[in-house]
Amino acid sequence: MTTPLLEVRGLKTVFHDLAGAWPAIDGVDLAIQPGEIVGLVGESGSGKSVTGFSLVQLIDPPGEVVAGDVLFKGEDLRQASEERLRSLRGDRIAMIFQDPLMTLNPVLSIGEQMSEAILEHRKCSRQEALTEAAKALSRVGIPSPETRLKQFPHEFSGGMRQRVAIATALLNAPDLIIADEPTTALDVTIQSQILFEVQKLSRETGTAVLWITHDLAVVAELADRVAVMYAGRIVETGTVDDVLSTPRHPYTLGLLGSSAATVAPGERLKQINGAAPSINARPSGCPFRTRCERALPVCAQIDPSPQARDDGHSYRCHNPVPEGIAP
Ligand SMILES: Nc1ncnc2c1ncn2[C@@H]1O[C@H](COP(=O)(O)OP(=O)(O)OP(=O)(O)O)[C@@H](O)[C@H]1O
Repeated sequence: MTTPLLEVRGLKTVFHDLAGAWPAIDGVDLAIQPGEIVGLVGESGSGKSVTGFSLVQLIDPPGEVVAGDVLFKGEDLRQASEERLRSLRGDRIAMIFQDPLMTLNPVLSIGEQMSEAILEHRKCSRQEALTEAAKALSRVGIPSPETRLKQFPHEFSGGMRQRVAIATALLNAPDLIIADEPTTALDVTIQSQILFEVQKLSRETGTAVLWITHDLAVVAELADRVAVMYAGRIVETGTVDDVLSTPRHPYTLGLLGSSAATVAPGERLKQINGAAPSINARPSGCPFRTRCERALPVCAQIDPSPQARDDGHSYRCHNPVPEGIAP
């Protein structure tokens, strides 16, 4: 196996309030290989966004990253200066958010902001930067890119705006893109097109992707590997094929059973019992046990450690789903 592009060990981020410091994520381990697309999936509140922001050290008070290592090409980002982090973000590491206006400046034309993003990190003329920007727009399927460069974000539809944000993120051929639910607000056809383009660009440029989503259908369509998150930790990880065809954690099985994309037509969707615990009310032992149909007495006592198979499929569960149970 090659050296991971990103290696995360024991990452812990808390939010402080008057009553204490509550871990939103607690001991996240994750590795992403160069060029790999990893889907980070889980219900709302499981800690996906906090993970994404913690990786690039963008957690603001009352939040705080309190433990763990984030090694990007061997460099520990937790120790990096603000200046170094700023230069990495937007160059080697790009972020795409659900709301493209978090990436795009509403008062600058698309051409101005895309060329600016290039010129900040590369020595070339403004005209060369604009030509590069037009190429990037056509790569994400935006017609008449030269005309589009003169327009402002509000002149684009939601789907087109997200494509512009993605094209901007890809401008400097980053090593890693962290995408936080960027297609959730889009209709399914546009979402599918964008997933296809991201996958194509990743294959062409060798860019690795961490794609945050609550939607297993997106993971199935896009990712090579999946990390399933529950209550602030990764509870199961492996290749998309392994995890979706042979889920071992009852939470993953529950997610599969509640997803229209993975349940056979005509079969009923089954919601997971109860709701995810808030960060200040997580149960002892395995945090999923209060919702788990397979829970044993030991689950209340001991938090299960990850069990890893040789093929990299790993899960944290005292009573895993037997292999061969169809989702
Ligand atoms: N600024 C904050 N202050 C206090 N708690 C926070 C803050 N931001 C996030 N949290 C808590 O951290 C936990 C994880 O939140 P996070 O946004 O990472 O979840 P998520 O899995 O991305 O969910 P969603 O899909 O809804 O975005 C949640 O319980 C949330 O309430």
